[in-house]
Amino acid sequence: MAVAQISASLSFSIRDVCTITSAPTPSRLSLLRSARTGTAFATGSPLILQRSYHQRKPACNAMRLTIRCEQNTQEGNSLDVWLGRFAMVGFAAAISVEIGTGKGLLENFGLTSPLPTVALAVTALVGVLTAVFIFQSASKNTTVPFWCSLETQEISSVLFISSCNWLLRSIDLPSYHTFLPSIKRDFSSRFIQLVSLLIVSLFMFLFRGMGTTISRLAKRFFTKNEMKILMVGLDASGKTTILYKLKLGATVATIPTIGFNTEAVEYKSISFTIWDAGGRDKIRPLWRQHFQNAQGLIFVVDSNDRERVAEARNELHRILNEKELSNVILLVFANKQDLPNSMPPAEVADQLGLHSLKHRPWYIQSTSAASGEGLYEGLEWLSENILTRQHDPGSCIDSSAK
Ligand SMILES: Nc1nc2c(ncn2[C@@H]2O[C@H](COP(=O)(O)OP(=O)(O)OP(=O)(O)O)[C@@H](O)[C@H]2O)c(=O)[nH]1
Ligand SMILES: [Mg+2]
Repeated sequence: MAVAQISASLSFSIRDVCTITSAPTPSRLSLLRSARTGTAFATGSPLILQRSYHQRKPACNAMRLTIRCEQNTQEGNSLDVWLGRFAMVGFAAAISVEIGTGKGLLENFGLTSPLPTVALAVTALVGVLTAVFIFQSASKNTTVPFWCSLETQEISSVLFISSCNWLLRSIDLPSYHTFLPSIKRDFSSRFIQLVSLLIVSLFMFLFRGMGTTISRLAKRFFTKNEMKILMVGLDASGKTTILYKLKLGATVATIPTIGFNTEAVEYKSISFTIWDAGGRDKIRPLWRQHFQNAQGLIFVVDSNDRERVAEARNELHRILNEKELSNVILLVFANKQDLPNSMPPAEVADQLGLHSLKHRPWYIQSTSAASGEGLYEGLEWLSENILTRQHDPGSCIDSSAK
């Protein structure tokens, strides 16, 4: 049934293709954040199998700012760095005043004798907020809500120290003075300030460091990373078979693709939006319609087709020279390995001139779309390396022939 539907959905007209390709390109963010299922054929075609489209609210509508959690000396002129510096100075000044006067900030504003329960509630609230601010903003180079900025962390830390003092004074713990009988009351309050300052500093250091790690782990395990992958190659190399093997786990009967198919393929915590573009020579110029925002390129080669491997090489190098693909990583599927006369992946790598690629992470994976062998290994490599690059854009990974 699925086979029949897909075959049917693949047979649409050139007019339909033109309708798709001339459609306005969604913005970078909305594209990346969108999840599509179904085959994206022209609207109105009676041959559409299924199309569901979910797009989150564009980022420009959301109330979010990009905040750096560490001071960045390289961009010393930007406003937020200066605000951060002022906040740092304010933080140091507030602490100095606290220690110098022996009074908490709140006390300096005349709030001297609160009810113990009020002081406790305020301290607890400020403490929790401080922890949330520090923790939330821990992720470097990540978009965080504006209320988690470095400035709010520092201000809330000062308030936390102050309210700790306020609380201790308002409670006036007898045990506290019994515990430190030799320390004068005045000195002991400074002692408390120093200790609470130390605790908050430690907390900030620990959690701002740990938060980065934890938020990355959380992102990896609990959030779906979305990646746009473009899959191209000569006609009949097996792209559509690969796409639906990944999507449905089944081998489907295909016909030559005129235009493209796109499917969201879930693997681990990643949603790959794979664009399978038809490989016939007349429609290869349409590949460039899908270059934008691609994070990875899968180039599929029919390892059994020795006669056309030179053509495949030319096509590969041609698109790798495209400016829009200058940063994408390259995964080559040496497909149809189940056929007895197929070239081994190392030979395919040589024939394609992969070793001559400079500054381009690449990997060749032997696959058989017919059996599904090697396909997920390829996705694994893509995901690992795209994630690595996202976290460390300057990183270069080993390229190899398998
Ligand atoms: N034996 C074998 N046949 C395969 C394999 N992958 C694909 N094929 C066959 O190769 C033929 C072409 O497969 P498609 O998936 O349509 O190729 P394509 O790259 O999408 O071709 P275009 O859409 O024209 O670009 C089909 O008959 C597939 O069954 C494979 O791993 N092994
Ligand atoms: Mg196809």
